[in-house]
Amino acid sequence: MNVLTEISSADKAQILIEALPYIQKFSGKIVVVKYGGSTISAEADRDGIDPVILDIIWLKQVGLLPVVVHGGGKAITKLLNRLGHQAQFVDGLRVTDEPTMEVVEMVLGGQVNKQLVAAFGAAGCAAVGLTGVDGNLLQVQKKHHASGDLGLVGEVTNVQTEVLQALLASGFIPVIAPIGVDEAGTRYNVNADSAAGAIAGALQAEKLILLTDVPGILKNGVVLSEVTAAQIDDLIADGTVSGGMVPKVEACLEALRYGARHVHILNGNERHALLLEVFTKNGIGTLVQGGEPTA
Ligand SMILES: Nc1ncnc2c1ncn2[C@@H]1O[C@H](COP(=O)(O)OP(=O)(O)O)[C@@H](O)[C@H]1O
Ligand SMILES: CC(=O)N[C@@H](CCC(=O)OP(=O)(O)O)C(=O)O
Repeated sequence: MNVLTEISSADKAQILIEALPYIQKFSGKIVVVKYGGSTISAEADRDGIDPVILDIIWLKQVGLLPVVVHGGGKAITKLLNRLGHQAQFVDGLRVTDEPTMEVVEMVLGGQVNKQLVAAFGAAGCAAVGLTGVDGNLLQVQKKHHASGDLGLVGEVTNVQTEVLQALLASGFIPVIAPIGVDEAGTRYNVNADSAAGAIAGALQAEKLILLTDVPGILKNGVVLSEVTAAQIDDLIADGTVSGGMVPKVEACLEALRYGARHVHILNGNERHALLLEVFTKNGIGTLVQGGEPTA
């Protein structure tokens, strides 16, 4: 199947005209895309092809090296509820006891990961699904949190990128479920934004793009097109940034600290958001900067 037939002619022409300089600029560069549970298309496992997946394939076809890290928080909560369990979150992180971890591993490593890999395959693009346990990719330790015990929630201590380099060198798109492993072999639930940030840093990615269900970091209903680390501290302190946005902005800063070059938060539900970010002059969404904003 030709991916470009899925994009309307008008959109395609517009995208191509603007994209040409950026295609050259980013050729061979790694772009880590975090695809969240609130934006993963409900259509993906039915007939229609998920438009975000088409955009990711577009990136690959013009020479970039996409790496996908996915969430699936909503799907985890749905299955937990069906099993009669309540989901509990502290500062955007799921409190993960052992039965919850079983569900997390089934949903992220199984259902969601395979749904996405199958969708890439259906669009004619070879993707390989893995969790952070495979190839010792995401090494973690138990996360200690000021507000209490979160159970089997892991924080990434090291990323072993060999398996990703091998997949990229062989032309595959890696699709990663955020499950980590500690030295003793215990598996942990890792927030998908944190996993994506750590992976983007370790790969020295050209871009980390966090897709979510809002058009960027909002303040009084307006998207901030650019924020710095210092501004983020203030936004968290005054409650502007809360809930799931907290691990997201922390992941952005971590990615920048460890070597990712550019970090963006944008709305995955917006049509061709990824292409608009990568291939237009001003991009879209919020650009997160490690230092002070540029003029
Ligand atoms: N300042 C903010 N700007 C935008 N979204 C925010 C902000 N503070 C909190 N949020 C919340 O963060 C959510 C995104 O985080 P989350 O639900 O974890 O997304 P995802 O599932 O895509 O990772 C938004 O839908 C919004 O409710
Ligand atoms: C520790 C923790 O909170 N892990 C997340 C992992 C999935 C995730 O992050 O999914 P989204 O990106 O769709 O929110 C969870 O259990 O929901």
